[in-house]
Amino acid sequence: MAEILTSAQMRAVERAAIEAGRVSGLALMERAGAGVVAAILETWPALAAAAVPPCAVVLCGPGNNGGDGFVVARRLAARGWRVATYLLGTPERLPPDARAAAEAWLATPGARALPATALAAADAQDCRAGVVIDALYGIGFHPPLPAAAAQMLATAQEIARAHPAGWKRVAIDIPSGLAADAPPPAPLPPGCDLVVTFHREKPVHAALRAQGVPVVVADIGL
Ligand SMILES: NC(=O)C1=CN([C@@H]2O[C@H](COP(=O)(O)OP(=O)(O)OC[C@H]3O[C@@H](n4cnc5c(N)ncnc54)[C@H](O)[C@@H]3O)[C@@H](O)[C@H]2O)[C@H](O)CC1
Ligand SMILES: [K+]
Repeated sequence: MAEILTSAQMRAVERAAIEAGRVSGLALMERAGAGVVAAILETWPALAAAAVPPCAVVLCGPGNNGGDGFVVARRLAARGWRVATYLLGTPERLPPDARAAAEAWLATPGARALPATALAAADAQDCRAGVVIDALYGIGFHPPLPAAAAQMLATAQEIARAHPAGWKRVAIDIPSGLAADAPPPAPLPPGCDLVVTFHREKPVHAALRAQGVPVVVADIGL
C-alpha cells in the first residue's frame, strides 16, 4: 500500500527537491499537467481517437492548481483539441509558476483565455465530447468554497450534463471544495469522473476512492 502524504508532507517533499536543485517548481507543474493529460487519454481512449477534436473547458483558480490547468490546456490544444480556460482571479496575481504556465498558454495560437465571469454552459453546447477540468483549488484549499468558485463548478456540471455520454469531469489533484487532509463530506458534492493527484495520495483520496471516485496518482519525478 503506497504511503499517504498530508498536504504539508507533500509540500515538504516538493520544497526539498527544489532546494536540492533537482527540479524547479515550473518543471513539476509541467510534469503535473502532462500527467493529467496522460491520465485523461488512458482513461478515455475514445477521446484520444475522436474524429472530431474534443473540447476542454478548464476552470483555473488563483494558485498553482490553476497553473496545472494552464499546462493541461496548452497540451490538449497542441493535440488539436478545442480548449477554453476560465480564470478565477487575474493573471497578474498568479504565483510565479502559475503565471508562467498561463503566459505559455496565452502564447498558444488561438488560445481562448477568458475570465471566470465568461463561463456559461452554452459555451460547450456545440461540442458533443470533451472534458471539464477543475483546476480551481488543490492542496492549498481551506473551506469554505467561495461562491464564485461554487458557481463555476455548478456550470461545469451543466456542461457535462448537456452531453452526458460525451463529457467527462476531471479534478486536478483534489476536487475543489474538499480539504486535502480530511475525509470528504458524505454524500460527496456533485461528482467528478476522475481525480488525478501527484506523487502520493493525500488523506482525502482514500475516502474518494472508497466512495467510487477513480483516483490516478501521476508520477512527477519527486
Ligand atoms: N505539491 C506539489 O508537488 C505540486 C503541486 N502543484 C499544484 O499546486 C497546487 C497547490 O497550489 P497552491 O498555490 O499552494 O494552492 P491552490 O492552487 O490549491 O489554491 C490557490 C490559492 O487559493 C487560496 N485559497 C485557499 N482556500 C481558499 C478559500 N476557501 N477561499 C479563497 N481562496 C482560498 C490560497 O491562497 C491558495 O494559495 C497543488 O494542488 C497542485 O495542483 C504543482 O503544480 C505540481 C507539484
Ligand atoms: K482541483
